[in-house]
Amino acid sequence: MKDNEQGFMQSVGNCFDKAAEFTNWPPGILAQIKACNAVYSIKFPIRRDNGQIEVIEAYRAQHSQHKTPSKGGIRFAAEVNQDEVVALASLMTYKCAIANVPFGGGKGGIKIDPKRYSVDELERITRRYTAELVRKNFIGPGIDVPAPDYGTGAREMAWMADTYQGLHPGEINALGAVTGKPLAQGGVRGRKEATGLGVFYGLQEICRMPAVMERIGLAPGIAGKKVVVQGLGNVGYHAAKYLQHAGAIIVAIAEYEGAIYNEDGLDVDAVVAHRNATRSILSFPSARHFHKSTDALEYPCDILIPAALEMVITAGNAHRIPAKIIAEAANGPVSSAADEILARKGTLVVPDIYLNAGGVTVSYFEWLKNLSHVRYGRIEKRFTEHMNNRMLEQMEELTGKQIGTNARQSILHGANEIDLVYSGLEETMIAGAREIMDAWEAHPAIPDMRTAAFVVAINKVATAYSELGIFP
Ligand SMILES: NC(=O)C1=CN([C@@H]2O[C@H](COP(=O)(O)OP(=O)(O)OC[C@H]3O[C@@H](n4cnc5c(N)ncnc54)[C@H](OP(=O)(O)O)[C@@H]3O)[C@@H](O)[C@H]2O)C=CC1
Ligand SMILES: O=C(O)CCC(=O)C(=O)O
Repeated sequence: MKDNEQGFMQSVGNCFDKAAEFTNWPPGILAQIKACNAVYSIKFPIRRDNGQIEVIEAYRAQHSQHKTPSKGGIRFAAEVNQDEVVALASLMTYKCAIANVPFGGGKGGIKIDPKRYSVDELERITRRYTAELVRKNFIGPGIDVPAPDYGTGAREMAWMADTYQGLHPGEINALGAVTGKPLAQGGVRGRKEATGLGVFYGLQEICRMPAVMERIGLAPGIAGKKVVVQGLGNVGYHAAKYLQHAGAIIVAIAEYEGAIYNEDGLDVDAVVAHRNATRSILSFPSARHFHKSTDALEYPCDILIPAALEMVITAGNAHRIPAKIIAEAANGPVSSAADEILARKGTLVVPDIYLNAGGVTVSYFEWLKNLSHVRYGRIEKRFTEHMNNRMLEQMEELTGKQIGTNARQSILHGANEIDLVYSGLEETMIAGAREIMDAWEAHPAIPDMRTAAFVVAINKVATAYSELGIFP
């Protein structure tokens, strides 16, 4: 936390309470939605490469189980603590509801700076953590399904899935216990870029809405928009790359070590290659360099994308942020106090519980693939192509004209896995934006898009709880 505000968990709670006032659910149902159902707090030893024993602190929170499994990523970061994991798990509940994926909300975290550990040590930590989750029934394809988050990726998910499988010999759906796995370990095409691509689809849809764009004083469309990105990890990199491809100008990129700025645009892939080669973005050619990374949040731009950690925009700096749109690629980057300042300024904050739902959406597709044991498109691809071919032949015969090679190829094409994953992701992001904007329009007193998104989520989760009743 960067000022005297309340912490992250309280900030999420404030957002919930603000939205709850725009719903008609009884206080008991609202209290059940807001509460975190279960948290497993673990300490376990690992042996470091030098032979010393270190005790590791870790968590897994299951915020809701109105739909099972609970779902959410595993974070490796030095700042991990129980409140953070619980707050992140609660965001997963609302996110899954908005994205219409049939999961409760979960999140896990291991309190380590992964850069301080060797690959072997990280593997031992990840496998032991997974075994601890198994021991307490906190993981399983129908119980709780982890995925990548900050500081983790496909490699860690492969270790988790392998550990789970090893401890459940013969469990046919074991691969569905973890998503975000490498392709060869039961992953799905498109999961790696899913969150960043979802951020792009979401922004594209919002920028297509004439009334919204007029209200914030921007021309419709992505092309030509000036964008600042904080955090060039998995989510930030992919969001920046797709936006750049659609014609946006990435004017600044901020990382731990500082920020770089070029009004004419930075080539995202070139910046990543430079950082990989030099371990810093700071000496990137033809850019101005700034050592204070957080200043980048205040650079002039149309769209600011915080894609690192929570609570970076607070009451302390919100009034200095010039962006017209703040696109929450990270979880919780804008505090509830900052929300109020930004709403008064007319800044559109596109909330995390909608905008970064691409990851869990494609995780859902991966989970379905693991349960169905078949790659998307495998069954129908050739059949579609043969049908399309027969139709083309008929058209050519009837018209006496030949269709050109490129048009023929694209009409013939039967969908493969990546086509279907991208299509499902785009549909989810478009539908989510429209549902939230409709809720906002229906209640003009709703102050901001986050509150509208929470209203949508609360209504869905409350409907599930009230229909389920209470056991016993
Ligand atoms: N991965 C996913 O599918 C999803 C992730 N998210 C959220 O997106 C955010 C980013 O996650 P993800 O991209 O996966 O994580 P990564 O670990 O891949 O990337 C995070 C990046 O942010 C950088 N960073 C950290 N702190 C700062 C800072 N103070 N200023 C600038 N840059 C910083 C890191 O730098 P360095 O390289 O030096 O460590 C790293 O490059 C998190 O909030 C996460 O919860 C949300 C939905 C799904
Ligand atoms: O893919 C998932 O299941 C969860 C991703 C995640 O942790 C998040 O959306 O914050």
